[in-house]
Amino acid sequence: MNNNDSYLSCGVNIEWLNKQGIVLRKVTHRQGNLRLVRNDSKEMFIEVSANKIAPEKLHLTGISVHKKFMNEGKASIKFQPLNCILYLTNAPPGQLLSFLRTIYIKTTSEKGASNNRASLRTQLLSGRYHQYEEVSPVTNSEIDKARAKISKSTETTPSPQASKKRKLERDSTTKPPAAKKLYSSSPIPNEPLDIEQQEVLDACLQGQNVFFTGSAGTGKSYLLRRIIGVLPPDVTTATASTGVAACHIGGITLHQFAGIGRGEATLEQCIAMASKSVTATIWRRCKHLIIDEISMVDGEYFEKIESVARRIRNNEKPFGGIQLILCGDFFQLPPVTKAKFGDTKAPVSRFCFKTKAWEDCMLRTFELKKVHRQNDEHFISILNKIRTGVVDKEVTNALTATSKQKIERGDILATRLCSHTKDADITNEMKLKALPGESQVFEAQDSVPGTTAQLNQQTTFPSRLELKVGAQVMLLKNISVGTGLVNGARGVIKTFKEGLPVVQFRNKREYVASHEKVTIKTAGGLDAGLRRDVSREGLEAGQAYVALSRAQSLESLRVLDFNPNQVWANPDVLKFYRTLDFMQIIPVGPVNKQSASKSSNVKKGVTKKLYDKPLVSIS
Ligand SMILES: Nc1ncnc2c1ncn2[C@@H]1O[C@H](COP(=O)(O)OP(=O)(O)OP(=O)(O)O)[C@@H](O)[C@H]1O
Ligand SMILES: [Mg+2]
Repeated sequence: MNNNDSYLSCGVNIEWLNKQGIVLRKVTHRQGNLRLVRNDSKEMFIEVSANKIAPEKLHLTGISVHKKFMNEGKASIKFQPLNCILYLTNAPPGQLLSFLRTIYIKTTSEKGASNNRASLRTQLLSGRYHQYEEVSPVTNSEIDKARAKISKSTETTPSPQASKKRKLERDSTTKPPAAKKLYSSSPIPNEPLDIEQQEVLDACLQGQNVFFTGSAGTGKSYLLRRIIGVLPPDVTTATASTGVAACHIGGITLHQFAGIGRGEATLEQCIAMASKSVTATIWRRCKHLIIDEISMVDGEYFEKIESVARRIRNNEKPFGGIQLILCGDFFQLPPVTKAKFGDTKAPVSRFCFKTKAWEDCMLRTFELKKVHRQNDEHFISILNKIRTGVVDKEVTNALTATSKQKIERGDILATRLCSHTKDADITNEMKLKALPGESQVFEAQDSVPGTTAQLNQQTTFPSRLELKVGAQVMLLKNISVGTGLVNGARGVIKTFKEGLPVVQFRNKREYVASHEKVTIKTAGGLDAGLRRDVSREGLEAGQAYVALSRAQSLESLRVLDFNPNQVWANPDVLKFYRTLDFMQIIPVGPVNKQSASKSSNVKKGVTKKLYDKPLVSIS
């Protein structure tokens, strides 16, 4: 943590109240600067300054912090002794989190340490009582002290109800108390960025139009969440081409944002649709547009929204002057284009890098090279070859050799990756039926009637879940990163306790899965399968790569009936990446020639193969 954690720039409102709660005085700054400072007596203050106004210092004692909407850049701090409330708005969520965490750690670790304070005599003698200096960066020992205080304070169990609740929490390793939110369950990652990631972040902060790519697991989505965390929320829109990807970065789908449906209408009609007041306001307000999984955005749609942006914003710059931050890997999944009613031919989709709009945006392009998902260099090199459609002896041998591997551990079976959601559903249903015992059904309760279909589409959490003892399940939410209860962790249901499933995970931990509140932005729950949403037309280029790159090592992977034709890269994508000078690794000329030249034949064969047999299992 560095000293920037003591600064914050955002919208500021301060209200001083009387005892009856009536506002006596109020100041509002659209853009205020906050700084954490100490006086000579080591007392800590928030110093609020804004243009042409004398700084205001608020003593950080007797405070309560309201941080429920921290991820939307909002929080408030109540100063009990001053009878005043400080409202923070439009703060970059990552910086707000760091700022509040610094306050929390500093105030918690110091509570009761009154011997820090200089005596009144020393204060008077020093003659520097009114000098303030910035607080020092948080130290590890302060973090430890604050942590120790949290656990101590949560161990006291005053009422029988509270003690029952705590027991359940201990048994189930459920949510940490609210204070811990500042440490662990933030959707904004806090690990240091690698050099390449940092370079991208800097370019984004300089306001450049950016496209960053990289193979699977290089931390693209991770970096995107960091970027979102440093941009002002009210003028930043985080989107992704699919609902699930949007959910992972806490955003919405590009379609929801753009307000032109599937973009199939004429440009004039699309402009008319986007001119409706709510959509037009959103378009006009946006200054930074983020799109994850850009490879799945259809080129024609991309061009439409670019034109719509210019017209609605009345600005002829590309995208009407909005800063674009695009991220994705075109070697992974291509655009999904649904056939129109009455079409006899397969729908044609175009990658958005082939459009004029893409060219006009003059995107500064970066490639992330450091793979964070896997450590094994041999496996990484095999994956990189597969990504570009290269299937040489090394690849074939390595993948074929995995077919006899035993990757199951204990009761937890390997996850079979299916090319289509429907196949995953069928497999899950069959496996569940084969288990003895009664099923337990869990139905989701949707707060807004009529949104079930949308919630189903946009989250990985099903509205109805049928489970049995012995069912294989997957955690779809980070519960506790430290104990391995993370999104993607797999387990098996051991029993049902008070109607709730008790799941044993690979690390042998048992966890009672209780009800989770899921909003479209932050989701949670359990599922028994792996979903992937591509058209049923056949296997797409890159799909084998996507499946294989989910595995963490060759040892945790089993590929049955490996067929080199299942691996192919789209020739347009190869051509595009060759024009980006960082991709010298791509050989000149079509790779996996057979696939590229006879793609239609190969596609049929591959499709059949995958319906017959699972391609990949991972543990
Ligand atoms: N700088 C980093 N430090 C530590 N872990 C990181 C870092 N960057 C990424 N990771 C971790 O690496 C893993 C892969 O990251 P992420 O899912 O963002 O990759 P991706 O490039 O989006 O992959 P894909 O192309 O499959 O979507 C995640 O578990 C993430 O937490
Ligand atoms: Mg990603």
